Amino acid sequence: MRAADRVIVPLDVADVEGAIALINRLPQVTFWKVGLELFVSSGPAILRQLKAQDKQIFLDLKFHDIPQTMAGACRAAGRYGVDLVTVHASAGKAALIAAQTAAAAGAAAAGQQTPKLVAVTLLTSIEARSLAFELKVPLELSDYALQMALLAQESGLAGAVCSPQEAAQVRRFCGDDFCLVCPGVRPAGSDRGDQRRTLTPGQAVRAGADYFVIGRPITTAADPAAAFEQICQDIESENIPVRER
Ligand SMILES: O=c1ccn([C@@H]2O[C@H](COP(=O)(O)O)[C@@H](O)[C@H]2O)c(=O)[nH]1
Repeated sequence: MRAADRVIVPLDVADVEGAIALINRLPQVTFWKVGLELFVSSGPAILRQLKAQDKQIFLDLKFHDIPQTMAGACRAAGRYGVDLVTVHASAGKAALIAAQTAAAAGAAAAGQQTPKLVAVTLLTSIEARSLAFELKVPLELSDYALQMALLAQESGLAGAVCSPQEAAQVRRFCGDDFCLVCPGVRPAGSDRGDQRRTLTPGQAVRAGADYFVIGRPITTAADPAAAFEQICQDIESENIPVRER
């Protein structure tokens, strides 16, 4: 897979017009992420636009609910023909299994390919102190993220969303067939914003990430196309092939 096909750029904008402007500005991006802000403001219209342009779509709505509700949401997501869908691993095994089954059923009913469900292990904006003292989780952060990834795998999901800082450990335990999607990737010297557990693109490749979700370092750059190209070169220069999943 080319590096350019592994960099997922979020459409973190307020409306469809803003999204289309960004897509047109970066024609070299093949994989776009539609998240909460855009989907809640504008609904699924942008998914049709992206499909019409043959783009890959990551629908990142991070479902977290009881099994019946997760199933309903994932059945509906499956009908859109998107490529990746997020759920929270902490919804638990029954909810993850229901989500996976329903996504496949929704996709099949609509004649679409089944999306890969990937489970968020622990948001990349959370640091060890918050996990311990706010969320009261009595595990080391890396162990908690690993346990959530293993839960996703046991539940039959295709992969996990994790910080690149935990990617190597998750890869070691979950194996090569498990898809790792890593936000919290920051080129050297770029502002980390609200991200807390970050690595550079080169470090993330070496840690075993399959996909890199990189937003603001590209979208707010003076020259977004050049920023995207530089990130692709950083990934490519590691010379670590990734298999198609
Ligand atoms: O743990 C997570 C899960 C999802 N995200 C999403 O990724 C992008 C990151 O954007 P940046 O501008 O590169 O920080 C954003 O859309 C998040 O919703 C995440 O950051 N961490």
